[in-house]
Amino acid sequence: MSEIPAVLITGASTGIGATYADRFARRGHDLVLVARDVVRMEALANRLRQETGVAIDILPADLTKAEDLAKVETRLRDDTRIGILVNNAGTAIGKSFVEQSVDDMTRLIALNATALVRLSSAIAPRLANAREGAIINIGSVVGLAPEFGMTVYGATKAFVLFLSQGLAHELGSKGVYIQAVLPATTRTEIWDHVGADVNAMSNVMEVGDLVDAALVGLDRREPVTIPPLHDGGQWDRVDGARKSMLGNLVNALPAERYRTTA
Ligand SMILES: NC(=O)C1=CN([C@@H]2O[C@H](COP(=O)(O)OP(=O)(O)OC[C@H]3O[C@@H](n4cnc5c(N)ncnc54)[C@H](OP(=O)(O)O)[C@@H]3O)[C@@H](O)[C@H]2O)C=CC1
Ligand SMILES: N[C@@H](C=O)C(=O)O
Repeated sequence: MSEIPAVLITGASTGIGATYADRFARRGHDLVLVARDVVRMEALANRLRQETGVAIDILPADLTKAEDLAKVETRLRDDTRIGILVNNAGTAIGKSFVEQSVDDMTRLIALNATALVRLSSAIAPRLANAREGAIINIGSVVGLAPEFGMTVYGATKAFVLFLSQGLAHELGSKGVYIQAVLPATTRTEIWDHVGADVNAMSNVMEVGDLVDAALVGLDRREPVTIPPLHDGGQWDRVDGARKSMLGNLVNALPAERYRTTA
């Protein structure tokens, strides 16, 4: 791996992914951009090549399609210049659970969850072998909040958090850093896809502020970065409470409250 590793970013044609591309290029990283819209990625790549001089490859892929996913997996396995994977591509679907089509739910899970597992699996052995590198997974605060009413989307984001924490547990000791980033409402096109007007919402974060904050978390090697959460101690307390339960989770006998008295 080169001293400044190349970064492969999924969902790099717009929004959070395109902003990561901008910021990593300005830090001197070569890039591999992955998404479906080649025209947009070309425009971004041309601008960033001119402004920063880094090398940028475009790898068009629909990450819900097995053959496209396989191309990206192969690139992650074989291209030893790539030392950072940003698993950002994702979408959301509108309406309530009973109104959503199961086919839409299945595509959502394929993009927001399955693709992350496959791409992480493609690069992790190589990074662990080299004892360096990083995987950045973009989750969402919705993954902490069933009450927000985006059930399947939120479930995929809870999956992203668990996957990240599990990978950090398994790979941290092998020199691979894993970061879960949990944005809240951020001004991007994702809101068009759920049929909502982001301009009518309050407390919307600008995408540049979100990614710059996430990069502060990256530089600090935080396992979980939640840019919109002002009291970081709240997350520490929630995660601490979870960890304090670990030693009590496995027992031979059911808890007293479940024992029948009949
Ligand atoms: N914006 C927000 O409020 C929040 C966003 N997030 C998360 O941030 C991540 C980025 O979202 P955001 O930038 O807002 O969304 P955008 O809709 O602006 O961008 C999504 C990106 O993913 C790509 N993408 C979508 N579908 C596919 C596909 N099938 N295969 C490959 N690439 C695909 C799109 O490119 P193309 O269409 O060219 O394929 C695009 O580059 C997502 O994981 C999202 O869940 C989390 C919390 C809040
Ligand atoms: N992307 C948003 C939902 O559509 C979110 O995670 O807040």
